[in-house]
Amino acid sequence: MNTTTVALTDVGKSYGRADALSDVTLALRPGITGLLGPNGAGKTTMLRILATALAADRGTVEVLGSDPGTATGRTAVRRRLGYVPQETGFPRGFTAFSFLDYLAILKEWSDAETRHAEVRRVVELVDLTDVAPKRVSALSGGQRRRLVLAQAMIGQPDLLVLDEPTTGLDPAQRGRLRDVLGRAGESATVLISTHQTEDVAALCERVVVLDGGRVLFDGAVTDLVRQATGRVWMADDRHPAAQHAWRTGTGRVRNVGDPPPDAELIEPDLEDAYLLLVGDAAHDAGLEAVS
Ligand SMILES: Nc1ncnc2c1ncn2[C@@H]1O[C@H](COP(=O)(O)OP(=O)(O)OP(=O)(O)O)[C@@H](O)[C@H]1O
Repeated sequence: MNTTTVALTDVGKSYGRADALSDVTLALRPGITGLLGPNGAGKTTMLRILATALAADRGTVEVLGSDPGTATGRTAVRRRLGYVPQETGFPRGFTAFSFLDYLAILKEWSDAETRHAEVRRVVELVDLTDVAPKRVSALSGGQRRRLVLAQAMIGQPDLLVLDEPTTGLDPAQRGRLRDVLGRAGESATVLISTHQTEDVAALCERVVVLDGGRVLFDGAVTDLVRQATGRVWMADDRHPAAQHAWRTGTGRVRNVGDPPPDAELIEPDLEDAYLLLVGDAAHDAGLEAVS
């Protein structure tokens, strides 16, 4: 289980003069890795490179033993890949079932009987059996999102690249999805980009934080959370030294930052740790800019 399945070395990608990714070095293994980062951090760019939808400008990329920089490498990767892009369109007129069946044909499932059985399996996996005969245009936003996830699960791929897969899902469906992904992560390499720190805390052993196209953190979720120990406290009001503060449902204020000596410290969670990591990095960058 400890074999590296995906390796990025000094990977860079620019759009015009702007660097979306700079010197990204990362190795993934089977299991679930969460990818966090602010808007514009480079998460989608990185996922698109891994999913062979975009070529890196610099560095080396190895995915499941193949080089996506070559045509044969891309084909080899695509045969073993499930990908949920950030945004998707749907061809007109398809039902949920026929859309998945069409995708399965593109994924080289030529025998109709086994293909239909596989489509029924992934439909059930994402709890869409009841609406499978409906047109995609008649599905809700969350149901469409699950349909996109279903197509990624066809054939139980060795690599799942998921760009914000839980966006728009209700809590029960998110819970179900966590179960599905948890099972997939027992054998496959799963990389999930999300803004939901609670999904990462619930699902992932490992987390990568990108910011400004660079890796800010790569390690165990518990290690990132530990970095925030002693930096989260409750008070009746927001404290001037807090980087972030918000009034919670209890009426008291959760402060995240550098606490005063008499602060009522509480256990941090992943969201606190993430906010501090990104906030501290922005602060350090500001100091560098003025020095
Ligand atoms: N096709 C493009 N053309 C020009 N610039 C782009 C393009 N795609 C992304 N960028 C820029 O590259 C940077 C990284 O974008 P990317 O979409 O990878 O970030 P992200 O972390 O996925 O953001 P978000 O959380 O908002 O989805 C941003 O500055 C973005 O404006």
